[in-house]
Amino acid sequence: MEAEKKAISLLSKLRNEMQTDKPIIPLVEKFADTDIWNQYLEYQQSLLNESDGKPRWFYSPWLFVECYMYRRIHEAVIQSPPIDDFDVFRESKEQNFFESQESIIALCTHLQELMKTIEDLDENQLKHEFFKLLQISLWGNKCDLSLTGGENSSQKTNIMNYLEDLKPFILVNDMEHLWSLLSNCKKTREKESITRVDIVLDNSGFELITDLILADFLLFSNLATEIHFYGKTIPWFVSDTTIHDFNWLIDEVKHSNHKWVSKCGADWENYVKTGRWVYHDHIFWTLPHEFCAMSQVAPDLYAELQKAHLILFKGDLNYRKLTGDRKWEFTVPFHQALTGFHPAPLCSIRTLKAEIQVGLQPGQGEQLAASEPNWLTTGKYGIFQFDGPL
Ligand SMILES: O=P(O)(O)OC[C@@]1(O)O[C@H](CO)[C@@H](O)[C@@H]1O
Ligand SMILES: [Mn+2]
Repeated sequence: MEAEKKAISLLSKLRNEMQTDKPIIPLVEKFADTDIWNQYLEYQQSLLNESDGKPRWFYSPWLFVECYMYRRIHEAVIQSPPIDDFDVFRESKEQNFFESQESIIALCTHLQELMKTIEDLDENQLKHEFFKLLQISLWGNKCDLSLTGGENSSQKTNIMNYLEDLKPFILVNDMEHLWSLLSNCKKTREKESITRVDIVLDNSGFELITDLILADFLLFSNLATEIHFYGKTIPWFVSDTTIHDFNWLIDEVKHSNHKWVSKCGADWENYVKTGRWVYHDHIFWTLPHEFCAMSQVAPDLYAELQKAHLILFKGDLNYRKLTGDRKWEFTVPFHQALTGFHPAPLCSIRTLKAEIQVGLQPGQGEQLAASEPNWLTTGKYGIFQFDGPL
């Protein structure tokens, strides 16, 4: 109880600092990323003129301040042993998973049926199935909890029935590039060599299920031979996946009462055990830096990503970090907005929840804005945006 009281008082202090637009203060406890955070705060300070004072909640860049808020929430917890490994968002992440059961059953059943017939599919049918699972993973990104402030955002209906209706809402659709890349790898692959797809995960719960379904398909269709996942080391943006969420979800799926769901869980556990699925942790993903800084700030992570044949970046926050969350014109090419971040061919799979979008056709953004003022932030629209040699 003493620890809870301490954490709550630290969180109240944080809330007060936010509400009254206090200066952003350095982190105090010594953790693996503390120095990097405090250096980044100094860097933000250095961008200001003398007369501007200190970086503050209402005036500093949103990407920085928002990341900082989640880091401070974590600080309140780690300063309060013995509850220092408590995940304040755990309950809502688990609830999102349990409330999506119907959709999860439908997806796992679909996957298992596909697995049985995969040998009989021709190229075109295989591509069609690949596109379906990509779109499921895209719309799975609607289900994050940060947009709803932790309120219910589960997937209650069977998403597969809506894919055709949702197609017009895909504003940039580079799925064909992903197919060419992976089907070429498959065709030209030597016997013992590998095709590695890396997935930078976003939300746990229903979205993670859609990502694992896609990852499973990539393996049994031989489009890839190895999948590497990246999650967060601390609770982040409410619903983001940590190693605990990843293991918990696979275990839940494995222990489901439903035959095909539990089969998926058993397969997934096996992929992890045999190293065909590899999960990576890195503090970089919970720093405020944009990805173009990765090769400087986290060269080891950049080198790891360079080993991939394709990297899929799930979600809105990853898109903001890919593009530096800048006020780009809508028509600026994605390649340019990446400002030098090209570890390997990559694709953002994201529903739009933040006021940034690049690589649109001339007039496309303006047209959308005229008919729907909130088009950038509701999660209604989505993209598959690819960058890499064609
Ligand atoms: O990365 P996700 O899970 O798709 O979305 C996260 C996100 O939409 O939540 C915040 C809303 O406050 C945004 O800043 C952020 O981009
Ligand atoms: Mn998220």
